[in-house]
Amino acid sequence: MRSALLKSTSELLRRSRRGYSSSANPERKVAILGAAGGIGQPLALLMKINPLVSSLSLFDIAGTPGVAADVSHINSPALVKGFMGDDQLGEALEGSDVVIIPAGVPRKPGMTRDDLFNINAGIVKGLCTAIAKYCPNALVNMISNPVNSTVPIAAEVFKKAGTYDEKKLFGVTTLDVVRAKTFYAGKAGLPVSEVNVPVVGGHAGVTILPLFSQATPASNSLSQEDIVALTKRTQDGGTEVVEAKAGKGSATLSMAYAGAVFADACLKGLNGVPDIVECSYVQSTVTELPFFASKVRLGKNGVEEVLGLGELNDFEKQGLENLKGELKDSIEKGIKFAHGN
Ligand SMILES: NC(=O)C1=CN([C@@H]2O[C@H](COP(=O)(O)OP(=O)(O)OC[C@H]3O[C@@H](n4cnc5c(N)ncnc54)[C@H](O)[C@@H]3O)[C@@H](O)[C@H]2O)C=CC1
Ligand SMILES: O=C([O-])CC(=O)C(=O)O
Repeated sequence: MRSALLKSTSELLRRSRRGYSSSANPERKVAILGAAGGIGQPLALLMKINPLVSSLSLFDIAGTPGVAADVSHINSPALVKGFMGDDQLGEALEGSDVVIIPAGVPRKPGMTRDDLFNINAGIVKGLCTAIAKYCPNALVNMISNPVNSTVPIAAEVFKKAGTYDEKKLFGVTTLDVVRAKTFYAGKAGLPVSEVNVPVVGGHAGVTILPLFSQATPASNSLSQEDIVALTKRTQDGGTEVVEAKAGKGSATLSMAYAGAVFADACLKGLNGVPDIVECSYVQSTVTELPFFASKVRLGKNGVEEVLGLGELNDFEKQGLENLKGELKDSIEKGIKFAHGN
């Protein structure tokens, strides 16, 4: 009796999870480019167990057959296929609804994300050229760093191909939100599952601006000193992991989690689930900068609405002014690269 009750309760809970309950969810293909890497592998696992995914396409320049065979044995509906090398990229992409890009090199201690530009800019440009050809209507979730520049590169590639739709291009900044939530919940003594913190700006150092004045639930136990420390830790979260890994790369597991959260939100938006809001780095008029991360409402066509910044306190207003110069330079660097190469 007890076990029957537990079984039906967990089934009810499972079915009531927002956005997963309908049996009428459409078929959705998700492609991961860079799927055999440190982020790609755990992200492939998480997308395989996402009930909204019916087809999972794993692409890399090496190692995908093994990852695809491994992930394909998991007990969930998504059909998994592995693709390797440039001549299989088209097939990997065709029919994709969401393309997630964690392809490229990660940082080592002492490097900035911008130090990855020279290698990753070319990788992203090549992959986006193929996306424009094979799945121009897909939502693109850009993880490859430096995100502040790789998203403008992608936009320019799509513009040149005549396929650019600003509603469909996203820089994945979810890991900044994930970190801000964890650090805030820990310091304020709140359950992290109930916490939310918007993070705006970009995805590198001072361009990452957590808005703790808008954190929910509000906490009155934190001093200004605490907020300054939480802000700095969120901005340096990537470096904290790079240093702890001591030469073996950057965040992979927490990034895979964050990437899966964001892709899930994109899929729910595509499927018409209302009020799906996540922070993301998108084409924007929220500030004078052409790309900016802020809360975004996701819908059937991708971005439904880029939400404003809300009210900032003086510390956050100063943070916003401080980030604009670096973010502007990173955007311009990406655009210049796309035009010149
Ligand atoms: N947006 C964010 O918050 C974060 C971004 N990142 C970035 O994600 C990227 C990947 O990081 P990791 O997975 O740790 O690196 P990794 O080196 O472990 O994996 C990268 C994978 O990309 C593949 N790759 C290289 N060129 C490719 C191409 N042309 N097409 C397809 N695949 C290709 C490699 O073969 C490798 O399997 C880095 O640029 C890193 O900085 C990392 C953490 C957080
Ligand atoms: O710090 C890095 O190089 C990787 C990254 O973007 C992050 O962990 O936020």
